[in-house]
Amino acid sequence: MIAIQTTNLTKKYNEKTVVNSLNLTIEQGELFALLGVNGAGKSTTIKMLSCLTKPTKGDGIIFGNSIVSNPIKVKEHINISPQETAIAPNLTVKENLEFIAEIYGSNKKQARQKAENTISAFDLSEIEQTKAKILSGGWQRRLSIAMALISEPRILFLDEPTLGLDVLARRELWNIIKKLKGKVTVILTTHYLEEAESLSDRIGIMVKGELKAIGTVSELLKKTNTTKFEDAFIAIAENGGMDV
Ligand SMILES: Nc1ncnc2c1ncn2[C@@H]1O[C@H](COP(=O)(O)OP(=O)(O)OP(=O)(O)O)[C@@H](O)[C@H]1O
Repeated sequence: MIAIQTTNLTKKYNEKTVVNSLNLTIEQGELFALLGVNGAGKSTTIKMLSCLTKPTKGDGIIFGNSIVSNPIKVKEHINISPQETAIAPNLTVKENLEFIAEIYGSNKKQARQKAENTISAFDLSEIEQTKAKILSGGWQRRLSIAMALISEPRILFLDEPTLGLDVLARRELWNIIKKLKGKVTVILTTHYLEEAESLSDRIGIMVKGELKAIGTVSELLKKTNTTKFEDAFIAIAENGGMDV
């Protein structure tokens, strides 16, 4: 089943085209990484697909619903853990989870139950009574992903989930993301190539707003005649004229 299909998805800011005619199909349960250098258009793509900004042209269909004409329906299927975390700093971890569950329609009792289930699934028990503002970056990001999953989305957007985290915190988050594979469709952006390599089923590489290459790691290596993914990425990012 197709989770996401975009047709000529385009975003212009003033006269500048920052995402140019993106045509992309992502299957349900797939973990898809969107890569590209700074300013390539990854975050803008995610913002359009998660209905935070409207496309200038084209469309994206999410489980049969258009992001242009039916964003309310689309939002029932998706959630996002953004670059800037959406955590309430003065609430504890548990309170943050309960708060989000209530926003998504749970009553107090259901919210408490959902928070407890999430705390156990994400190994958050040692920090459940800690105020979010004093959590380390790794714990904050873990909480942010847990909060995004409380609405049980079919698609989760993760915008640079391990930015600025140390190696151990990153690996812990990778394990959490790996557990989602096959269950939730995950669209991930990252600058850490080894992260994309380790986690994703397929990778798309954007260059100046265009999707220049797409495939599994081995397909991209083959396409660029390289043996290391970093070399494949550089070949595609520098040689913007490669065909998809
Ligand atoms: N609200 C906005 N108004 C004007 N220009 C914008 C806006 N948001 C993004 N841009 C521009 O669009 C281009 C693509 O930005 P975007 O954030 O999508 O790239 P990115 O690939 O996510 O980059 P990064 O890796 O740095 O996060 C950039 O040139 C950026 O300056």
